[in-house]
Amino acid sequence: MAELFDQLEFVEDPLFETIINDLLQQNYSVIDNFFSEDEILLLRDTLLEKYREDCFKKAAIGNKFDQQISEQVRGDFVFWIDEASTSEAEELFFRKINAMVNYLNQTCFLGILHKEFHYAVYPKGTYYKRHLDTFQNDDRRKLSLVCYLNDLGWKKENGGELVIYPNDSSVEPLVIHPLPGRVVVFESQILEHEVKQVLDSERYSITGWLKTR
Ligand SMILES: O=C(O)CCC(=O)C(=O)O
Ligand SMILES: [Fe+2]
Repeated sequence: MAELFDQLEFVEDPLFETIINDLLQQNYSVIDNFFSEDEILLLRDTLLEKYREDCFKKAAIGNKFDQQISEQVRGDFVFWIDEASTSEAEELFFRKINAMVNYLNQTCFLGILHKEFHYAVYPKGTYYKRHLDTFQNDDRRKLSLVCYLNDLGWKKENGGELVIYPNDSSVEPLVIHPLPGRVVVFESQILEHEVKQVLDSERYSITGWLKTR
């Protein structure tokens, strides 16, 4: 008789398994080359097109009922992506993200039902102070995901590092450079983090949340 897993036609995915193990052990996972150079180029071009068309808005603090813009906390500009009307680049982005979400739901019973993603541009000099992604009186966010779209020549001296603060204060904060193709996934309700000031050139990314209801 076939094993249960054979009957379910479950195919183990090494990359997604690594992400799951990382999340279980340390509440975050950093994946390099989650997207290829070509994919990043396409996504960055799409971001820049929207940015030049003036589609981006100054990022706010709080949810839709509490739109309070605060320069002191964050200086990025965002543009929310509508999955129903995606470009070629966004389609390939969501294909990969959805494959990961389906895998997480199948193997970890995370119950991710919704997601929301936006492009973000951090102009030179901007930052996002230390925060928790669930501060917006909204506990539906389960996992935060950031994908960096900077160009290949991004230098570490440009700043804009994502710093993740482990709950255990005896563990050093984790400093992550926003290198193109790199994806960071972390527990929205557990890990505080910040974006250090961008010192030179603009910093490009897609940030999103996987939500339970
Ligand atoms: O861009 C990043 O590295 C993180 C952004 C972030 O923390 C947020 O948008 O909530
Ligand atoms: Fe955040």
